[in-house]
Amino acid sequence: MNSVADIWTTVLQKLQSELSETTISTWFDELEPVDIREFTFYFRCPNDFKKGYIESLFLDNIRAALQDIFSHEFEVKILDEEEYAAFESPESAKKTRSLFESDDFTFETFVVGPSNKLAYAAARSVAERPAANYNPLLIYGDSGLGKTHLLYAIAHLIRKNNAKAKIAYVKGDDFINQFIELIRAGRGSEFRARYREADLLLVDDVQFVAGKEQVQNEFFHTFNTLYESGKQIVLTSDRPPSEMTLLDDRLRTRFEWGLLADVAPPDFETRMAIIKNKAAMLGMELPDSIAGFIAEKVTANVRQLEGTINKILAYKDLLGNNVDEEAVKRAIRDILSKSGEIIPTPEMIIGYVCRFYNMEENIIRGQQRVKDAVQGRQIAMYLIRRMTNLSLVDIGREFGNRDHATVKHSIEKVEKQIRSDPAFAEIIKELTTNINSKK
Ligand SMILES: Nc1ncnc2c1ncn2[C@@H]1O[C@H](COP(=O)(O)OP(=O)(O)OP(=O)(O)O)[C@@H](O)[C@H]1O
Repeated sequence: MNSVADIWTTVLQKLQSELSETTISTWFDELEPVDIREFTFYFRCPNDFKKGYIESLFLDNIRAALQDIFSHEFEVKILDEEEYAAFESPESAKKTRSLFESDDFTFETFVVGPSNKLAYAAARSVAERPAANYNPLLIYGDSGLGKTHLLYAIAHLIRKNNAKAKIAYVKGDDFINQFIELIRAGRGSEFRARYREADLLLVDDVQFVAGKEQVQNEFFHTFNTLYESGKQIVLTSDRPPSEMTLLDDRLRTRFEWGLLADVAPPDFETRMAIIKNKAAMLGMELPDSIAGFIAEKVTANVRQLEGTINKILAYKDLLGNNVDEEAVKRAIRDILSKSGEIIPTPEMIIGYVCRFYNMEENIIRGQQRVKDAVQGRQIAMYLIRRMTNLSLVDIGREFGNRDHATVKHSIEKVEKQIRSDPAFAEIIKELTTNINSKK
């Protein structure tokens, strides 16, 4: 038993005592053993859905089987196509090609609602007429709301219309790492060519370049070269440029030259549509009552909605369950307890803001006009609006039945201060991060 393929066959034999034959053939058929390095077993899985499914359900089984065979602990890593390309050839420029060719992240699979319609329309316009209207396009918003999906959709359509288009996709932190690596190795011109000769530059999570002087300088020149030669640039970030406190001013102004489009958490109807769409894509029909139940409970982002549906499918498949409310509740609980994944509720957000200002909840919810209470209340209203989808009227109800105009005014005040006061913007960012990461 030498090759990784042989070892994998043995692992599969062991798994047969715990998992049904159907489960194994359904979920492991696209899993290809690649290599074992330093007690990590690497697989390749071109199907992102199956990859996620295996990662959430079967990693422990695989690790245990490996431990059994080798009497040693193993890590298991499943590579998607992009990671596999990097694994095989770390500097492969073809890294992300398969993603753009995938039909999973296109405009057709993106559900449009009030929370993302501007970003969607702008992304479509950019893909149909690159560099004609909005250059750069910057899409910003919290995690899991479809920013990367829209980037891929742009690349997908541009590639479809022009098979020869040179598309450069990079994550902000990879841009930094590649810059450091290649400059240090004396291969700066290779790095520059990679980005400055692109027809379309897509930078995901561009906020990471902020605060790194040399990287910002490099990015500035890349931006100018592309912009001046009429090439489209699309950026995503977790916040608008006005809130990137460490960003170089000359980059900030450039980021704001084109169009800024935000994505917010989807409202109830959009969540329903996303749930039904995702379920249909997986060949599962969900009754309205169940879809509605999920849409009511899982409000923060689309990644959580997807996770919930994947779990439900897993229960159905593994336990032969009907999809009833109990199974759904369990799926939601699982998603909530997964590290870093939470659904903020108004209570939770108010709790965080109270802790930050060191004040009692009844003060923030009540009528007091002292400065901290007023500001804390306004911030809490702003965060609830941004993170939960409650309507202005619902938010008013949380704060002693204030009317919707008062809530709207409070939220606008916070938005204005975020734009004019970097330190304040930083506080809001920190509160958001803390709430999102359950700290
Ligand atoms: N409106 C939508 N319609 C359909 N699927 C969506 C929508 N929004 C998000 N998704 C799906 O949710 C998942 C998370 O989205 P995505 O990776 O694009 O988020 P993101 O905003 O880039 O988050 P992060 O900043 O954490 O990278 C993806 O699988 C994506 O396809």
